[in-house]
Amino acid sequence: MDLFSAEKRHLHLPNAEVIYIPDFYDPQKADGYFEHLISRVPWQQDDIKIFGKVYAQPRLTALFATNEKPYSYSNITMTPNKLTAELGQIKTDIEAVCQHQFTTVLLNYYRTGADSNGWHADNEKELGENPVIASLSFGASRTFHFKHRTIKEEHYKLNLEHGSLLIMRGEMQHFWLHQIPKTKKRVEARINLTFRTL
Ligand SMILES: O=C(O)CCC(=O)C(=O)O
Ligand SMILES: [Fe+2]
Repeated sequence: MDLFSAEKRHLHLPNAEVIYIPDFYDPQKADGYFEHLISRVPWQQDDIKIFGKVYAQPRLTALFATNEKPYSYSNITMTPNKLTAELGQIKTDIEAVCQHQFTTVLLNYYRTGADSNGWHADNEKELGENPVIASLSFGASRTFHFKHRTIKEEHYKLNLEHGSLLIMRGEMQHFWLHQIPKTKKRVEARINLTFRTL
């Protein structure tokens, strides 16, 4: 059976609701946001600590929010910038589709195929019990991997395209892990925005 339902948007998965909308923004609109974000966001590269060793995070990040609440993950605490007009417009567009209000957006900038985001769940306490996470992609396509923590046959790949929106909700962050692996293929820059509620 097809992983997607008839409308090719809802994925049928145990313990998760995943929705993929490939054409959330048309290519021209997505190009405009991509260029704007690349040049205007104050990108930073933080150090992360894994088993006591310190590494430079393999991508650049930034945080924006409608409130002052910091966001902490992997021993990093990020203080939000004030939401810009452009990010506010994107947030409004996404809220209309998700029927959910977001406060915070974490941005990831994958400069080349060597940049990545390791296996994790977005399960920080401050996100609440079953968080709605809306993930918008601009620029080069990268492969999103997700796997169930205990049902070994349940593992999938999804190509996240320019202007696409991926929505994760329900119990997903309890039962599943996700990652953006490194790739040896030549890939151009990609920006990802994950909207969250803190
Ligand atoms: O870049 C992506 O598509 C995923 C980002 C992600 O999982 C995160 O920021 O928590
Ligand atoms: Fe994530």
